[in-house]
Amino acid sequence: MNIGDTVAAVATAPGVGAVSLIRVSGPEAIQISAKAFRCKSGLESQPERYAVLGKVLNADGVVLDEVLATVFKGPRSFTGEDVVEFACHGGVLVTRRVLERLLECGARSAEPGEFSHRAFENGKLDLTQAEAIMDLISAQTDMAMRAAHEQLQGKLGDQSEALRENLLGVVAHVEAYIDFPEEDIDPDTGAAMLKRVDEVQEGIKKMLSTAEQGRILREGVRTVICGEPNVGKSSLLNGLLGYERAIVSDVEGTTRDTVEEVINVKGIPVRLIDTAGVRESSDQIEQQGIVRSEKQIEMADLILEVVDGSKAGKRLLNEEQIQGRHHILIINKTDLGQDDVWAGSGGVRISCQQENGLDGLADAISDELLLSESTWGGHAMAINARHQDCLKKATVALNNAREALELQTGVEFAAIDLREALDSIGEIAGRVDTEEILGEIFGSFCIGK
Ligand SMILES: Nc1nc2c(c(=O)[nH]1)N(C=O)[C@@H](CNc1ccc(C(=O)N[C@@H](CCC(=O)O)C(=O)O)cc1)CN2
Ligand SMILES: Nc1nc2c(ncn2[C@@H]2O[C@H](COP(=O)(O)OP(=O)(O)OP(=O)(O)O)[C@@H](O)[C@H]2O)c(=O)[nH]1
Ligand SMILES: [Mg+2]
Repeated sequence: MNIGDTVAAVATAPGVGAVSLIRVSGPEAIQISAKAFRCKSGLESQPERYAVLGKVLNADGVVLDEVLATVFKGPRSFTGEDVVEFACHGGVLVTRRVLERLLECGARSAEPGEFSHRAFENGKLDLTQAEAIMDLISAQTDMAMRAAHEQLQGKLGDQSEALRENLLGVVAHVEAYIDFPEEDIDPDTGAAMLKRVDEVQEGIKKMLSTAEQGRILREGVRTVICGEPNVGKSSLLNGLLGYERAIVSDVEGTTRDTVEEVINVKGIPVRLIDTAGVRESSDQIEQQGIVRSEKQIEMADLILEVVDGSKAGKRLLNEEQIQGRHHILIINKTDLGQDDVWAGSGGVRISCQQENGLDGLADAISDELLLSESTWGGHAMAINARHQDCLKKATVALNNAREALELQTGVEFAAIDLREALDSIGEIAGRVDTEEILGEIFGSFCIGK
């Protein structure tokens, strides 16, 4: 990324829509845009942040589209640079021609995530906020959206900065001691420093405790629907989704490959995975499907084990296999009135055919996972895997620092460890510049973001 360039890209999703948005950002944004755009008094003299109607013309003066243009003068813009936005008609070809014209006038195509990357470089967003934009775009439930929004407001960045500042005080003391070694650390100061390290570790622990919640909000609860063939697994998937997603038939072994869809259970995204019925099979393709089912059962956060309520059958999974796992037994086909054979086995009774008991199942899922708006709503902050990694590194460094401080012998070592912890915490908001991290985060964005 060369920040001296002026870049342009389509910001809206590819495809046909009423309007497409094209953004131009960089030092030449206004001049380049003015070459392609005609309106009554010229783009340069437009008041900032007001839309103006005009036309985008090609090099021969032929009109490509009638558009609304808006100028944002840096630093008051999303990227902090001069930005011009064009809202053109939302046709695929129209959009492409307008973008091409802007490139012809001197803009360069933006790399994926480059607008957000520029906003970061210009101090408009910290890294947690840039990540929050991605979370917001991919959020599938209101709760995931709320967590992303809190992060976009800077809550996580502020918290990690507060921890860093607290630690900086300790580092300053320790380094002062190293500079003036003839003066012993006064025992009170020593105790105060340890107390501060404790506070920081406590803060880190609190943030780390939101990691599981963060993973679930971002990726959903991995929920495998498993059981013997024909018990109604695919019917259950369809029933929970509310439409016919997977093929249902009375032929055993209908589902071969796994089928995944996300539903919303009380604000929590639940990633349902329908699998092939598990049985002895000589069919090679079915066997491959069964291997996949078994893998999915191993990886799942939650197992929904379905049995046919009309048949006294055995369960697919034994006690050992569900030991320590989130697991719900589902007795299906209760409409056939023969589920007495499953009396005393517990579980949730449903009929996919009659669409009975599905609400009760949703309750059972949220009870099993202790997920409810009331337990989650209060602290919508939820860290991601990268933040978790930084905080774990900081914890290790702080444990080492604490040991060195307690012994009073290795104050120099304590200083090194404290610096390391400081850097790890700083990585969260992007205070420590590492190109590698930036590349990884912004590279996963879409073009135009
Ligand atoms: N048309 C349009 N809509 C959009 C965006 C955009 O870039 N363009 N956004 C892109 O993601 C989001 C909005 N995010 C934005 C964030 C900051 C600024 C901005 O101009 N900030 C200035 C001024 C702040 C103010 O007026 O209070 C600044 O930070 O200095 C603009 C959009 C969603 N909607
Ligand atoms: N009576 C009754 N039949 C059901 C119910 N749920 C599913 N069925 C029927 O049971 C048969 C098997 O349903 P599927 O959903 O395809 O079963 P499956 O477990 O996905 O089967 P495989 O993919 O082959 O492992 C179909 O004929 C369904 O119509 C139910 O609640 N009551
Ligand atoms: Mg099936």
